[in-house]
Amino acid sequence: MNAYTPVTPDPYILKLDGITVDFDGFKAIDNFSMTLERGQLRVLIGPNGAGKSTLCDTIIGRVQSAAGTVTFNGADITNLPEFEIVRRGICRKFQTPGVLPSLTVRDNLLVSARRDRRWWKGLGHGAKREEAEKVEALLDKIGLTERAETFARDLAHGEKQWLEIGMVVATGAELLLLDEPTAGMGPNETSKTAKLIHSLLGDHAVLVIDHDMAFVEELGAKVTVMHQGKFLKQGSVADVRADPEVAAVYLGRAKE
Ligand SMILES: Nc1ncnc2c1ncn2[C@@H]1O[C@H](COP(=O)(O)OP(=O)(O)OP(=O)(O)O)[C@@H](O)[C@H]1O
Repeated sequence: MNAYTPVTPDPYILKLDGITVDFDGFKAIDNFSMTLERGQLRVLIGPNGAGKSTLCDTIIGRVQSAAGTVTFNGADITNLPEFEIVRRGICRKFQTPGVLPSLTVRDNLLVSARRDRRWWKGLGHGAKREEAEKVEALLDKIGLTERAETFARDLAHGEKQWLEIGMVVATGAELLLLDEPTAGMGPNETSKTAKLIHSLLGDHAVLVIDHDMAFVEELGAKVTVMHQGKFLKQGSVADVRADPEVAAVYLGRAKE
């Protein structure tokens, strides 16, 4: 492992090169490569078992890759411990909301904001005010200002998901990995989630995993398609929808 390399003018926040993950002889990820530009959105799709979650686990250091490299912000982070990868600025949201049920919405965001590695550097007089302002701005962004004093356990399902997206953002991570952020949501909530994700771009790069093609359409971002652990196609939603190979492996299926 090389020493940490400082930020370079590289346009890519994330580069995956030849990632291979082997579970006792089964290649869940097979020589997979892709890049993601700073501040941009990418949607990763593929049928059940394609390897999407395993790929996120590999990026964040939860699963070790047998071959290939993960480069984040110009530094090789392949197979570093998860806490170190999180410290460098990648945060992952899982399908099930991981909010703290007995804390209020505002306090959930405060807890996450205190994990912001940039914030810890300046624990001076202004820090508390800065932190509070950041949390109020986030409450507004995720549409939960009026629910700030509500216990997280009393939120509706969609609201919990938005709170967790807010918590991921509050950590100050530059790359957000969102695994099925609209799981269990209706069309209105799904649409609101797409708008929320768009509002994060520029300051954050976002990699979304999702099965729901209506949501993928609404996100309108570049799509990368995985199949059997391999890179299959990449392009606009229209490109991948029109691709016969993609249709054969994925788009012919209903939402799973
Ligand atoms: N720890 C593990 N040990 C062995 N095989 C695993 C392990 N984790 C995942 N797999 C297998 O690796 C393959 C990829 O799984 P993964 O969960 O990454 O797919 P996915 O694209 O995220 O699927 P889904 O959309 O259903 O969540 C599957 O065949 C799965 O059974």
